[in-house]
Amino acid sequence: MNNTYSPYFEFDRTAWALSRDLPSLSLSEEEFEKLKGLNEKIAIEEATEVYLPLARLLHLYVTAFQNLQSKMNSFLNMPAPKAPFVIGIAGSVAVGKSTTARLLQNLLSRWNEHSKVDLVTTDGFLYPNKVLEAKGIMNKKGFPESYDINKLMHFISSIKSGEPALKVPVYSHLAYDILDDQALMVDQPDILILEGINVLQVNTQEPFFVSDFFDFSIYIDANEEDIREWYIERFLMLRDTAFQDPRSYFHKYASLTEQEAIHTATRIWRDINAKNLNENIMPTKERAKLIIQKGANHMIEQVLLRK
Ligand SMILES: Nc1ncnc2c1ncn2[C@@H]1O[C@H](COP(=O)(O)OP(=O)(O)OP(=O)(O)O)[C@@H](O)[C@H]1O
Ligand SMILES: CC(C)(CO)[C@@H](O)C(=O)NCCC(=O)O
Repeated sequence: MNNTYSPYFEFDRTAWALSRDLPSLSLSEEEFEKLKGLNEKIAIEEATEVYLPLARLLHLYVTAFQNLQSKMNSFLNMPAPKAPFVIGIAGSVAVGKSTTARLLQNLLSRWNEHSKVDLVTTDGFLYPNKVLEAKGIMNKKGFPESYDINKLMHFISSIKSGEPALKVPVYSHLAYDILDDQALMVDQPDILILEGINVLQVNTQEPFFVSDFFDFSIYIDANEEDIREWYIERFLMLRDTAFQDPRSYFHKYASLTEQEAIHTATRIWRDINAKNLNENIMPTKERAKLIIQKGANHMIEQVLLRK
């Protein structure tokens, strides 16, 4: 089953679904209906066969971490700041990071040992549009240079040091910009999920990277043609919903015909998001502890876990 030289254990969908001897967590029809609120397209088989086993596996890691942390604190005779277990989720634009992150947040919060699960996206660490404009990189949103990486490093290292009440800037997809008057409060969660295209990126000029602060990391992978389709589908859906709002940065796209909208989305995909995927995101895949391989329709076909 496994390639001799691969650093990963490989599970196909069936083998992954059958993983046993893990603390149980089940999903009733009613709970599943609630989960659907996070994404109405998620299939129940997907939730029970893939995400539940993943949540159980993460539960093992988190409880082992908590155990070790309390033993280490007494061994080192150190006061114990409450540092969360940090999970990074990486992958292309439109591959399904937000959906996976919200599902895991919901599932992981059901255990008493780690009921406080916070979710932060690196979108909040993009430079505001006025800075991107001044730097002449408005068409590079999502590329490494479009993020305030120092701010992100400061946040992740502060949370790992157990600092309470940290404020995270908020990005609005509607305004297509950072919202000056809003912040998300992150206050000593048991688990922090940090989701974003750039979370596994490294900068060889710097001694530390964001992922130095991760206890677990996930890369969501799919064929580029499939992701492009999902991006175009989402663009068409937004044309009929969010873009209709006159406050939307992309309101100008609301009146496009279907053909024009497909053309525009394909162009943005090709010129920005596909480039970023190939140059900056895909090369980080093998840094992840776990790789989720999706097929068409978002069905997860394979899971790879580092040995
Ligand atoms: N598990 C899933 N089942 C069905 N559809 C999904 C699933 N996950 C994501 N999608 C769909 O794929 C599209 C992209 O998903 P999502 O917004 O979660 O991606 P993302 O990786 O967070 O993107 P971005 O980086 O652009 O914010 C959406 O249209 C979403 O409804
Ligand atoms: C905010 C990011 C960079 C990442 O989520 C992305 O959603 C984005 O806006 N990319 C820029 C090109 C586009 O509008 O798709």
